Amino acid sequence: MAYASIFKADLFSGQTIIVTGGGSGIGRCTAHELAALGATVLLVGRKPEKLQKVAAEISEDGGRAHWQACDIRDEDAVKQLVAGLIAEHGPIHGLVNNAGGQYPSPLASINQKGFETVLRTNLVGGFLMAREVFNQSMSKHGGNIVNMLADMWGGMPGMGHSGAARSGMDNFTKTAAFEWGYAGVRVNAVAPGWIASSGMDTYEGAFKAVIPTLREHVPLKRIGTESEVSAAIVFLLSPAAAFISGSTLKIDGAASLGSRAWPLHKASHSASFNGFHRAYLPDVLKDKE
Ligand SMILES: CCCCCCC/C=C/C(=O)SCCNC(=O)CCNC(=O)[C@H](O)C(C)(C)COP(=O)(O)OP(=O)(O)OC[C@H]1O[C@@H](n2cnc3c(N)ncnc32)[C@H](O)[C@@H]1OP(=O)(O)O
Ligand SMILES: NC(=O)C1=CN([C@@H]2O[C@H](COP(=O)(O)OP(=O)(O)OC[C@H]3O[C@@H](n4cnc5c(N)ncnc54)[C@H](OP(=O)(O)O)[C@@H]3O)[C@@H](O)[C@H]2O)C=CC1
Repeated sequence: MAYASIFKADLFSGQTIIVTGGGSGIGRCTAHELAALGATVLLVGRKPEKLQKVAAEISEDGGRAHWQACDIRDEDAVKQLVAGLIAEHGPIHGLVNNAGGQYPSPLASINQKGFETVLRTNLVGGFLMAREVFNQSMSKHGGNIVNMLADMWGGMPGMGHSGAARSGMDNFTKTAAFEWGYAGVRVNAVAPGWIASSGMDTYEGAFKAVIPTLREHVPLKRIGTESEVSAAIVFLLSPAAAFISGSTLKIDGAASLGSRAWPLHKASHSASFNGFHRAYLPDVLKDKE
């Protein structure tokens, strides 16, 4: 009997998948990938002109895409959005909870409104989208949710508000996977590291200026691409990940493996193996040898 692979060109045929933040960057790229694999994609964001453009691109490529503007921080608007999308397109099979962002700022300079804005964008908004999609559709039909986090586990200067929100979303991912598994709903997350997305351009050159330095602190020696994040999202939504739920997949070229280890990493490239431990172990240990 011929082996039937789960990877097929029409992997998401018959599925309707919401992509928040689908008008730009990683969201746009993910929407293109899902549409190319047969999904009907529903793009959500605040700015209609961005969403309209991406929907048109997908249609030109022969895919199916629709859009609806919504600020995901507005509870009533999110309820109406999800109800309207279901009324028009039927059950929702997937949610890519990708919308988000922040403004880099040291903690001491962030005011309450600014902190809450970033928490509401990256944590509350994701919760509202997931809850509504679950309550209105996935609790009855099953489905898949992928949340967007960011690789800030070790703390990230200038990103205190965003890091707090992403850590919250990490815990939300696990709890939702726990609570909603009975209904056949998988909930996972992706945590990208440094990605050259169009969203990074909003930092007015600040990101581009530090790319050479950042690259040095990524074991793979480069920053990532939008499509490398999209590929991970598509995997988590796909049947290939059918028994994966409550997981966070890092897409960071191993950058999160620990800043404390960097001096050792450098040494392992520059010193001979024999000299390596002598040069870097504390003197007290050397004396015992
Ligand atoms: C260079 C290092 C980068 C490290 C990145 C680490 C990995 C993460 C990467 C990414 O996420 S890539 C890019 C993602 N996209 C964005 O970040 C988009 C750009 N950001 C925004 O649009 C906003 O920051 C937002 C939070 C997503 C939403 O802003 P919104 O339009 O709702 O808020 P505002 O009305 O503009 O502001 C409300 C409130 O927030 C404070 N505030 C906002 N911007 C600033 C700022 N630049 N500096 C200081 N404070 C800011 C402030 O309290 C605002 O209130 P008012 O002062 O306007 O009353
Ligand atoms: N690039 C990177 O290195 C990394 C990115 N991330 C995260 O990945 C996600 C995508 O980022 P990226 O593609 O890089 O950047 P973008 O800025 O291009 O994408 C963010 C999207 O979120 C939408 N959005 C923001 N706030 C709201 C809101 N309140 N309601 C609805 N939509 C909203 C924006 O649409 P609109 O303007 O229409 O509101 C925009 O399309 C973000 O959550 C980002 O923080 C995480 C780690 C690393």
